[in-house]
Amino acid sequence: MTLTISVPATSANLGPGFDSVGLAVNLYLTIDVLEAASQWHIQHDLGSEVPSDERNLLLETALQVCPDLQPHKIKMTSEIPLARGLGSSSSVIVAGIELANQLGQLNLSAVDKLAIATKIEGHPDNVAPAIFGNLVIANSLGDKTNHVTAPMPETGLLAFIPNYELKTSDSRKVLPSTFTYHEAVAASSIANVAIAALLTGNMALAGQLMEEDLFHESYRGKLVPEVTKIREIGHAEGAYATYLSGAGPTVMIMMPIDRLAIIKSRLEAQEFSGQLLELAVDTHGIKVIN
Ligand SMILES: Nc1ncnc2c1ncn2[C@@H]1O[C@H](COP(=O)(O)OP(=O)(O)O)[C@@H](O)[C@H]1O
Ligand SMILES: N[C@@H](CCOP(=O)(O)O)C(=O)O
Repeated sequence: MTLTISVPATSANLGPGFDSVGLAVNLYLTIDVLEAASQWHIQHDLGSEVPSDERNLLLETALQVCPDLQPHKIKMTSEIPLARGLGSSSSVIVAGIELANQLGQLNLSAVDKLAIATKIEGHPDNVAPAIFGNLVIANSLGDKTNHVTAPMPETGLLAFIPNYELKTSDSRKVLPSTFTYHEAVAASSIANVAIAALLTGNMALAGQLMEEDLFHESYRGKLVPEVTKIREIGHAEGAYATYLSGAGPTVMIMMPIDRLAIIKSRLEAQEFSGQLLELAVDTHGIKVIN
């Protein structure tokens, strides 16, 4: 039997869409399911901190969904950097649900997978685009998860991926636990217009509002000092928006395609420690090849 599961990386929040908006991008986690075995074993080169047995998040998830799965040998390869704000944990959770779905013949629908993945991850903004591809707006309250998928308007995408990790759990600790009614109304009004602009292809307005987020970026800015200079370059060179991808530390820049080269060369001239990657929107989401 050969079974391959591929899941894209995701860039969540897009500014004010905190915990509810995400975009699938073309970096992939790939799981090759090899022969059945007496014990689970994952062959990977993600470092010694990533377990190769049932403690790996892939298998933790799969066995949570379907505890009686026959163990297999698995090869895991990933282009998604860990703990960088590109949804590596969501991609592996979605892959684990699909692994259980395929090996356990569960016949889960995409909506079932979204509900399970959201429950495990705690918020739907990364898992939804990892499943569906494209831009996804989703919410989850109690047991009910809603989502809307949409094509992303044409945009260049440049990711600055710092050399340091920032765990999502740590980056959430700096967020406030309460907002006043007035603050909540202001923050959600910005998000509402940002999403309306994205859905109507108005990237100039969407970009402006993405940078006016009140939910998380100002609290997290100190964790990712590069964001200020990158945004300044974006403004000078005609970018639509610079935002913290997910919980950071990746900084995503969206720009008209013809501004990409100049923005890239100006960022390359900075003495930042990290990687600059040109990305594209993934329009497929999870893929299974049998
Ligand atoms: N392929 C993988 N296999 C096992 N665990 C993974 C994998 N990818 C990510 N993880 C787990 O998820 C953690 C990163 O999740 P998180 O802090 O949410 O960052 P992000 O999702 O932004 O990359 C890693 O430290 C690791 O524990
Ligand atoms: N809405 C979440 C998104 C976390 O995304 P990740 O890619 O950093 O895991 C948050 O901002 O905490």
